[in-house]
Amino acid sequence: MSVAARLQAMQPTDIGVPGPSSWDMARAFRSVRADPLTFLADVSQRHGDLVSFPVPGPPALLLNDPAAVRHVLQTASRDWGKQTVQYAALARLTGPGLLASAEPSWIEHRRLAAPAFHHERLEAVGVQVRAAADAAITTRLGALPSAYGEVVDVADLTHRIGLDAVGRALFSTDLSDHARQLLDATSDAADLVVRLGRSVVPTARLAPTRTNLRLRSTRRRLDVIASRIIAERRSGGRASDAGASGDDLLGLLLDSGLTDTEIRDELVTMVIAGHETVAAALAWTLMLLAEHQPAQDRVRAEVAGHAGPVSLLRHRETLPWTRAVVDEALRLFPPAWVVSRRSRSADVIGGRAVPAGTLAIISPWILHRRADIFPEPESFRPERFLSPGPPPVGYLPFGQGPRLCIGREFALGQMVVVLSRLLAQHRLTVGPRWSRPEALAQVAVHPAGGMPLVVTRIPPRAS
Ligand code: HEM
Repeated sequence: MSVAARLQAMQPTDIGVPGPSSWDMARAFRSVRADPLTFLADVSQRHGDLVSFPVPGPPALLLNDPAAVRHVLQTASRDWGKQTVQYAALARLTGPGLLASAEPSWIEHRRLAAPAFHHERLEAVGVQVRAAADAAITTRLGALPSAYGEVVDVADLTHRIGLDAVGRALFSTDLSDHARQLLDATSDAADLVVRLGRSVVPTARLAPTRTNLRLRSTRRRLDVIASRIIAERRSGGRASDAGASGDDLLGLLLDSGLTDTEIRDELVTMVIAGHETVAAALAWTLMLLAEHQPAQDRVRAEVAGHAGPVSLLRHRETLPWTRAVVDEALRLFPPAWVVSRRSRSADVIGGRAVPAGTLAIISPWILHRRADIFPEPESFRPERFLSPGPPPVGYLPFGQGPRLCIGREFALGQMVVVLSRLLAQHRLTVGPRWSRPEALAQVAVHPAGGMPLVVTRIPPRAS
């Protein structure tokens, strides 16, 4: 590339879209890194549906308009790929697993994994999810005295449930031996992915920087656990007692002809994508229910009137309020707070012509707070989701289009099942000097420092 071409590439491309100036960005540098959610909310409020960031090279646009978002994620999805810093950073840990893959081969892996998330399979794994919820509830809350409430970090509880449910349902494996290591490694992984994604100075992969060294060691820890899980299944041992395991995700991957490295990539992807998100979403849901006692009582009453075990899939008809609570919690606290795409060719979005290489940043966190779609957007109002029919346009906690979350039904079912098991026997309240934990935007949006809620056991009714 000539010097002139290089200099040209360093200049921001002006396409006449409003946005913060380079000076604004320099001033906001610290807050962008420390609290990107507030920064994104702020620029959206100031600049509207299409916001341009002053970066070198092709434009970087924040899309706040649901029609433009649908265009990128759905209608024109073939022209918008995952070649972005966000997914490149994730791929340093997961390899080109389903979530991070920017390659056309993604579709083959999706087809391979899909049967593990089909309806029949999800009906069958309901029993494992209930077992995961009950095991964690008994271990963490079993010793609570019935009359007095005790402060419990429910985020720790939901992390254990999320991890255990993934292990049992997708790998027919009891992950409890690996739980501490996995929880530590995935939490380190999340931290590192965020560091890489937000790093201003790109470093060579092999440079012995602190982040690179930690990354390699975290990757090795995840590799060791993944290899053990694969080896145990190959040797025929350690399948859980919860039914046939051949058609679970691990069975499908092992029978697929994928290499061990590819299987490892998918396994690590599912552990990270599958438990972090559900755990965070559940922690926020429990917080909202602790703050809104009538909504919590209504869940409890609905669950008490439910006959038989709660289904992962067919709960919308039998537990409509509980499901609406989950939908509304995912609106207010969408764990996947940002997704990104890069255009493969020139296109038009929001009425603006954009060149190849344009970066599209889409934030469910921001979209879900549009007052024209969700009146009083900061209020917790599950009623919004009670009416039948598709969710409102602009609601995309699980993404949209062909790269829609493969674990969507599994995650929603899991959340409803956990609420039904936990709230049947426990009341959650907030402490006397309650203030909400800060929302920390990592790979998922987590409550900073955990979610301390007061948990009180409800004494069984005398019959
Ligand atoms: C509340 C829980 C969850 C949320 C909010 C969530 C959110 C998302 C979102 C927004 C995407 C799309 C990313 C993009 O378009 O760039 C996605 C993709 C994905 N999710 Fe989830 N997810 C959740 C649970 C799960 C679970 C339980 C699993 C698996 C066990 C999972 C596995 C995946 C995978 C593999 C992809 C990539 C799919 C593809 O590109 O084909 N997720 N998720």
